[in-house]
Amino acid sequence: MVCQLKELAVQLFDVGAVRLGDIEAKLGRRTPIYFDLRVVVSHPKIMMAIAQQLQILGSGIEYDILCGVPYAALPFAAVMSVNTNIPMIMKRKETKMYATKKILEGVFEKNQNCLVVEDVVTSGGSLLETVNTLRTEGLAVTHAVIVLEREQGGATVLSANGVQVKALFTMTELVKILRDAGRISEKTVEIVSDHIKECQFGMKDNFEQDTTPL
Ligand SMILES: O=C(O)c1cc(=O)[nH]c(=O)n1[C@@H]1O[C@H](COP(=O)(O)O)[C@@H](O)[C@H]1O
Repeated sequence: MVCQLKELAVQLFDVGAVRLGDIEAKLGRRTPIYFDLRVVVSHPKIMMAIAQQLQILGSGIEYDILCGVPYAALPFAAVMSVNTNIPMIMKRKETKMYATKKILEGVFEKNQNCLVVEDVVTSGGSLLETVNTLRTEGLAVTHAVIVLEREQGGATVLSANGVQVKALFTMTELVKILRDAGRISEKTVEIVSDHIKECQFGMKDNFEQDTTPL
């Protein structure tokens, strides 16, 4: 049976996927809450639940192939691929410098629709980098399914670049679920809410953005 979203959020907290404090995030950014989905590889049932929920998010989207953003989302894309029998490709962090010299691993054809899978969107930079690579290699990308949308501007940046983001949770939803489940305090909810308002990102924060007119 598919694990419900609220239950999933609490399970993620209980296995240590939500870190609270003054935490350093990508590019030296500070955050009072950090969602670390890398721990999920150690919890197969939670891995399956996330993959199934992402499949539900993707059910209204037409796609031929899946691609996870390295590294945290690769296992999610792999489980989705196995569950749905839809093939997957993998983007390397860097182009392989010997033998195949590829940036994308796996078999694909030009103009196939690729659904991108990501763990967290903050500024949107990581996801956009992967989308730009996929498009350069000839794939069509219009949608991404993600676990957490931190509501810090990334989804708007991606939308401006032709990618609609569908998330299992927004940060606001996530902290409310955790507060209602007695895992975090109202004070923490307020701190996170203030942080989101104060720490917003836009196009100029994403150096790799695709400026090609759509
Ligand atoms: O650094 C982050 O902003 C971040 C916050 C968080 O709660 N969890 C998290 O995993 N991250 C990392 O930041 C990436 C997303 O940040 P953007 O590239 O700015 O959208 C994710 O792929 C993670 O590597």
